[in-house]
Amino acid sequence: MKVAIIQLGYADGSEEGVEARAERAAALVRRAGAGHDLVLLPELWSAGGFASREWEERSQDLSGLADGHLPPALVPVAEATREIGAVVHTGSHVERTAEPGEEGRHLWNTSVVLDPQGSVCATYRKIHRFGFGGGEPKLMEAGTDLVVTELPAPADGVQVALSTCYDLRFPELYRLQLDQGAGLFLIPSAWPMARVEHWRLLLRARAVENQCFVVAGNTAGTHAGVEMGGRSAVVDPSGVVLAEAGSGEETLSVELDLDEVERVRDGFPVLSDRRL
Ligand SMILES: NC(=O)CCC(=O)C(=O)O
Repeated sequence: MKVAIIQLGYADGSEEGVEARAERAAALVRRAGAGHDLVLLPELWSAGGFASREWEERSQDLSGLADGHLPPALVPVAEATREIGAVVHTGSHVERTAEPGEEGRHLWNTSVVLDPQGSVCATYRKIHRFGFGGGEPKLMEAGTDLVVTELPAPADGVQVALSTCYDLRFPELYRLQLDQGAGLFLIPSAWPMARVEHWRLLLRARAVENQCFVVAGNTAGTHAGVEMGGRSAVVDPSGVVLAEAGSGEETLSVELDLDEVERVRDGFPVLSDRRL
């Protein structure tokens, strides 16, 4: 499976609205995603990773997805997806719902994956909210559902598990995904430079402990005064970093040998020694 990660950058003070940013993301999907089976965009690029004051205004109504009604952040990306014929994880967006969730809020951090026809084939609401009482926990609901699924061709052949950024710090989530058959963790993020070494360490840890591929796309730039860390990466099931980005806007292209998951698990069967 050939995978592209688009480490999209955006800056504070830019006048770029949701639609203009979506056009720019779509152009990158066309340019960097062509010839790939799976393309990954980062967390919350349409709303701004740490720009929580703008989340409400930049939120997207995803209620029509199943009927093919895409919100403004997704329309240009879906067109690009159809043109390149890949599966595109569009990253995550601030989803706005008419009905509040359990905590009375109407916003969620929701990932949307498109099939090569530009239709939605998977969604995931971020389970662990980042902000320690501010930011996400203050403004958003927490997702509750694990998502492990085989994506459509040409990104098929492995069970793919969805998670988002801060989720990476919670190994029990990945164990549950492993137990549902995951062989590849797909992780859009907006992870700051200040903790980028945690990011690099945890990506490899999640790969090694679960003997899974990790495909993780971060953002670049500075959002609401927070410098983003970049360092998007692809890690194989032995923990070898197959590709890693720098800190600026950049794209990665990596060919994955999916049989490596079984080879590593058969050759070093540590998972069968778990004691539950
Ligand atoms: N967007 C996020 O979830 C940020 C997570 C983060 O900064 C951290 O875990 O550190």
